[in-house]
Parts: sequence; C-alpha cells; structure tokens
Amino acid sequence: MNDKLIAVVPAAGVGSRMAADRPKQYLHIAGKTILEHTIDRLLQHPKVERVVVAISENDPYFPTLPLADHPQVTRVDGGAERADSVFSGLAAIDDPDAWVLVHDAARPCLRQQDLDRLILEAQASEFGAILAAPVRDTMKRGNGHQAIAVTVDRSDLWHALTPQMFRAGQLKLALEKALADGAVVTDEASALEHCGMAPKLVTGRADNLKVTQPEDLALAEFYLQHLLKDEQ
Ligand SMILES: Nc1ccn([C@@H]2O[C@H](COP(=O)(O)OP(=O)(O)OP(=O)(O)O)[C@@H](O)[C@H]2O)c(=O)n1
Ligand SMILES: C[C@](O)(CO)[C@H](O)COP(=O)(O)O
Repeated sequence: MNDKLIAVVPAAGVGSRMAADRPKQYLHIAGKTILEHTIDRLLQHPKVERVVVAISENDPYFPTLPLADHPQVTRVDGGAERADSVFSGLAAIDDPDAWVLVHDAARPCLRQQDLDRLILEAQASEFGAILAAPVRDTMKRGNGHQAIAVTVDRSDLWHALTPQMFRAGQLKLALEKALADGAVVTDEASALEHCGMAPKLVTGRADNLKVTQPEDLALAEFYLQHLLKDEQ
C-alpha cells in the first residue's frame, strides 16, 4: 500500500477579484507571500513528501522566491483554468497509487489538525475526501434580477474547502473524463461527482479561507497570526 503524500498547489491564477498590483498569491501577509505561507503549512506536515506547484508560464514572481530552489518543491506550468493547472500538476506524479492533496495557493491558514483529520478520512474512503465547512447563513438563490427567487435548504449544505485528497490515478481519470465531457470543474471533488463517485466530507475550520477579495487580506493575516502563535 502506497502511503506517500504529494501536495499539488494550483498557483497560476491572476487574482482578478482581488484587483491588486500582482496575483494575490504574491501579496505579503505576516512577513512573506501567501504562496510561501501555504506551502510552509503543507511541508510542515510529516506525511507530505513534496509539493508540485502550478505556476503561470511567464510568472515573474515565483523565481524570486526561495521556494524556487526548495528541494521538496517542483514547479510545473499552470493552465487556463484551475482544473487545467491541477491536471498539469498531476502529470508530474507517476505513481497512480500516490495520495494527492490538492490545495489552493490562496488558502494560507490551513491548520495541521484539519490536515491530520483529512488524511485519516481520505485514506479510509473509497472516493477520497475534502475539507468542508457547514454553511452558517441562510442561503438565497437569486432570480437573476438582484431579487430573491428562493431560500435554499441549508441542511447538509457545505462550503467546499481545500485540501481535497484522492489517489493520483483516480483523480487523473476523473478529471480527464469531466474535462472531456465539458463538465464545470471548480474543485477536484466535482470531477469525481461527475463520474458518479461521492468523496467524503470532513468538517474543516471556517478560518481556512480562500483569499479572494480585498477585504479577505486583513482577515487572512489575522487568522494566520493566530495560527502561528498557536503553533509556537
Ligand atoms: N488558471 C488558474 C486559475 C486559478 N488557479 C489557482 O486556483 C486557486 C483558486 O482559484 P481563485 O481563488 O479563483 O484564484 P484566481 O483565479 O487567481 O482568482 P480570480 O478568479 O479572482 O481571478 C488559486 O490559488 C489560483 O492561483 C490556478 O492555479 N490556475
Ligand atoms: C477549490 C475551491 O477553493 C473550493 O471551494 C473553489 O472551487 C475554487 O474556486 P475559484 O473560483 O477557482 O476560486
């Protein structure tokens, strides 16, 4: 049984919603870039052997980081969409039985306890597992004209987070099929769902936020400072 764990970090986005002077993964919080914090969290875990990071082909920022020379970090070229970047990362993993943790570069506040529980649950699941946070607010679906169409039943409704963890071969095949079928693949689990599989939901902390909009930056720094203090 193969238990080595490889992280794939999609980090080739432009961060349009952040509207910063650079892609958001290169914005600084708590003394270094979001990308460096994210990869630190992953490599801190004793079971994570290496990180494959998908970087935009003409990204001028990554080569300036110490990460570029880190022995456990492999750079691959990202793709047009997040799923393409993940697929490119998977191409760097030969062993179909290797466990893959796909984790957004934009989520720097991942806690080790969440990672521990995800690893345990994924390895006990036929279809892998994802970190997810139960929805807290009442959820509305709009009618397309900035008005409410319906209130969505929020029982058993979750925010999908990352990491999402699967066997490399299983994820590669599911992604190939979903992308070939033109399915909307905004996270890895949706590719497996497209193929009729049901990855497990593992409750994760809500402070494992994805830095997406300008107001997220200060919040991510606040959460990260607490995380670093708790881990001292
Ligand atoms: N072609 C892409 C698009 C996104 N990502 C990565 O996927 C993660 C989640 O995507 P998102 O938060 O949407 O990042 P962006 O696409 O950069 O943001 P936006 O949609 O606002 O442009 C990010 O770490 C981003 O770098 C990627 O590797 N390749
Ligand atoms: C993978 C993800 O973070 C799970 O919520 C989310 O789907 C990424 O979406 P984005 O639009 O690429 O940020």
